[in-house]
This record gives sequence, C-alpha cells and structure tokens, in this order.
Amino acid sequence: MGNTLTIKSVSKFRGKIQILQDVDLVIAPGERLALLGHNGAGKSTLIKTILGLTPVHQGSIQICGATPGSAEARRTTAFLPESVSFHPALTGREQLALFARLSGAGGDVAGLLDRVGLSDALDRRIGTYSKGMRQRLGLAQVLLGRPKLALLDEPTSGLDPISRQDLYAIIDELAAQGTAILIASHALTEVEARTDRIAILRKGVKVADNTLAALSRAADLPTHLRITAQSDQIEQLAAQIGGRRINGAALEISCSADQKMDELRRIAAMGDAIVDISMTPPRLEDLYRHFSKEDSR
Ligand SMILES: Nc1ncnc2c1ncn2[C@@H]1O[C@H](COP(=O)(O)OP(=O)(O)OP(=O)(O)O)[C@@H](O)[C@H]1O
Repeated sequence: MGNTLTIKSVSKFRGKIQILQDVDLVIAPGERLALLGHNGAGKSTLIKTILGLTPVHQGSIQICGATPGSAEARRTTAFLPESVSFHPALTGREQLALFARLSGAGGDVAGLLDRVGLSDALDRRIGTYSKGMRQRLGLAQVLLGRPKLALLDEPTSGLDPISRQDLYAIIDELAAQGTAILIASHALTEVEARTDRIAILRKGVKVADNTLAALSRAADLPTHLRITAQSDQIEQLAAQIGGRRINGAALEISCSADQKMDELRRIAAMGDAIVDISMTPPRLEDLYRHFSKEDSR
C-alpha cells in the first residue's frame, strides 16, 4: 500500500528567509510519526503547508494522491491545533453536530463525545469547558471524519496526566484503523513511548528520520551502567572497574552499544561483590539533543 502522506523536497520562504529546506517525509497508513524541533524549527509551517493553508514554494506534497487544500485532501485530513477554539455559546453536542453536518460526515455525535470522555458535559456550553475539555472536543472532531491523515499540533499541551493517556489511547485506536498520524510535540518522554518513528527538524532542515532504535544506533550515544557493590568492597571494585562514584556503594560507567555485553560480562564475573546492575540506554532526550545540535550533520 502507498504512503498516506508524501512530502518531496519541500522548500518554503517567508520573504527572503527560508523556513523549510528540501524536506522529504512520508507517513504510511497506520503509522504514528513524531515531528520534533526547537521553537521556530518549522513544524507548524510544515503542518500548514500539508493543510494547504500556506503555499509550497518548491517540491510537492500529496495526501493519498491529492494536492493540499483540494476538496479530496480536505476530506481525508483532520487537524487538531495546539489551542482549539470553538463557539463558546454552543454546547459540545451542538458544535460537533454542526461539524458533522458541515463536513457531510454524519456520525454518532453522542457516542464520539462519550469516547473522548465528555459524556457528562455534552449539553454544557463550550464557554464553560476547561482547556483539556476543549482539547477533547477537538479530538472528537478529528475522529468524526474517519480521516486518513491526522495532524496533531502539541495535542497534549495543557492536559493532565490521565487525559494525556486517554488521548494517546484514542490516537492508537485511530492508527489501528489505518489513519496516518503526525504529532508535532515538545513532550519527548510521551512521544518516545507512543510513536513509531521520529523526525527532527532543525532550522527548517530535516536532520533525523527513523525509528528510535535506528536513531540510537546512528547516534552511537553511550549506555550508562550503574553498579551497586557490597559496601565493604566498593574501594576494590572502583579500582578494578573505574567509572564515577555515585554515592557510598555505587559506580557509574558509560559504554557504547557495542561494548555493553562485554562490560556486563566483566562486571558479572566479579561475583558476590556486585549487589545490583542497572542499565540506562540513550533516551529520546539524548538523541534529540544530539541531532538538534549545529554540527549533527
Ligand atoms: N506568518 C509568518 N510570517 C513570517 N514568519 C513566520 C510566520 N510564521 C512562522 N514564521 C517563521 O517561520 C519559522 C518557523 O516557525 P514555525 O511556527 O513553523 O516553528 P515551530 O517549529 O512550529 O515552532 P514552535 O515549536 O515554537 O511552535 C520561524 O522562524 C517563524 O518566525
């Protein structure tokens, strides 16, 4: 099956300033892609070009073969902005029913509101909703059209931890139904666990695009091993193993992914002197820092 979203060599300028430079990106049906980047890296601009709200100056974008902004692309694409705004005088039910009518999508409005946890508030005016409730209503709107592509800009900003989990559960359902999902985010820990692939923009240039495991291999960042010793043996172990003393009875050493098993064998061979070993592989935060820095390419 072809990709839902295909972005080829897209460049975009604002006046003389280049905002996006030769960006290639694809998302397959059912795939969840995290789009990361510092403030001003070009994430929102890329989303706006996919939506057809701002023109592409070079290159091309296709959504299931359709051009951004065309009737077909609009029918297949859903967008959740960072701060959703609705008519404050309408109730959640009225607002969603209005969207359903406008889009011609129809659908079970009350069922969708229940799905996003708004069943208690469906007949309350949106003006009385909290930010998290408005975000949930926005998500119901995304679900309404059964989109092939969902673009979510900072979907969890301002949400409490449970609401975040609920939101990702709904995103997972969407993906399981075949929707291609792009999540622009600064919440690295969340997207680390809940997406399939990571793309990083730096000053409008895509500097990374792969699975977490592949990015880890490419960056070759160290894994940290923390070794806890019997308290009366720490001095002797420190002399043998080296590394950094953490507190009275622990040492920390760093090694590359290739060296990790050799190090573990070396430490395990020290027998009863070792009480515990814990291992911390590079996290998305480390990879993000690595790929976002100026000399990463
Ligand atoms: N309407 C506009 N006119 C001029 N420049 C703009 C406009 N919108 C965005 N820019 C510029 O384009 C660049 C990319 O901005 P964009 O909003 O796409 O970044 P972002 O990665 O979404 O940032 P953030 O994480 O802060 O939301 C920035 O330098 C920004 O100043």
